[in-house]
Amino acid sequence: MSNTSTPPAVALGGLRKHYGDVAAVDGIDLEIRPGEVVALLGPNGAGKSTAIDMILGLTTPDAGSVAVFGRSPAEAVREGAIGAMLQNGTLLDDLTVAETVRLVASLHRKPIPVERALRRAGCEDLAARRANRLSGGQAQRVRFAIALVSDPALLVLDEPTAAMDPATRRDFWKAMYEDTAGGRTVLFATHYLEEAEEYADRVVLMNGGRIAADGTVAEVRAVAGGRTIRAAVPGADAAALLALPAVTACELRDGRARIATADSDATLRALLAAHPGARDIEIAAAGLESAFLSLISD
Ligand SMILES: Nc1ncnc2c1ncn2[C@@H]1O[C@H](COP(=O)(O)OP(=O)(O)OP(=O)(O)O)[C@@H](O)[C@H]1O
Repeated sequence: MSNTSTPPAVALGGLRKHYGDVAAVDGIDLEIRPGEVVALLGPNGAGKSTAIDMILGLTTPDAGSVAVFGRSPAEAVREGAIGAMLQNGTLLDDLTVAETVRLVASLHRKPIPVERALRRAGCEDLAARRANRLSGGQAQRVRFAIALVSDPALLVLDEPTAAMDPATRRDFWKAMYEDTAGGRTVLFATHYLEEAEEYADRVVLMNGGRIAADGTVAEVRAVAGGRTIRAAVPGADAAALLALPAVTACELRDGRARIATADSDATLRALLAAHPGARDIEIAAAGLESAFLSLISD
């Protein structure tokens, strides 16, 4: 539970990072409260990894601020407050899994026992295996053990399940779920809306270096599972359309309405009752991106 004396787990203010003329992160503000599990969604190149790298202190912002539990990323990392699992985190080929996790543990002040980290990450059976003998999914689980061993208050995971088959992915999330029941804060990037829906309290969508939408899973599910109704609605006004049942967003241009709805049947009945003159009606399943975009246009 957060109160005014507890700093946010993550606070980003006006954060920017440009690479040449690419605005990788183009001014984002985000506050994550302690204990929240937040999914960072977005298409390739949206800026998720760049934002994560700045939270971890691996990349210096061009502008803006980053605080992790009220401290700089470097301080938070030094204190073991952040555990990270990156897309291509290198594992040392010559060390076994247990040796690798032990090495990382030795760098931290208050590590949990190596065996416990391995167990929580579901890779006890890999303890004696050398890193160069691991499959992609196994290597990800070892990276998870490494992220857990400092017992961090914040876990940051960049596409943790990218190399995992569906069964491994399920096991991974089960382990995560059990682990975060203790109140750990988690920020994870993913391309899978299902993962976000199932495991996150909150979903943040990035697009083109900006936050395009930020909402609870329920809000996102309502919109992402919804439809778009397009119709010519003579004499309509946007506020009245927005007030129709199940409508989540509405745009009105030249008498043509684009209405995002969580229940197109209910919306359409009410629309026709209120506007018998509505015509040229089209109903389409809202794609994820348009669903998210309609969420913020609200
Ligand atoms: N080191 C770099 N040098 C130049 N451009 C970069 C660098 N890192 C990222 N970019 C560019 O910044 C933009 C954002 O990239 P980023 O990796 O943050 O996106 P992402 O949302 O994590 O994508 P993905 O889902 O593919 O991992 C992209 O256009 C990328 O090409």
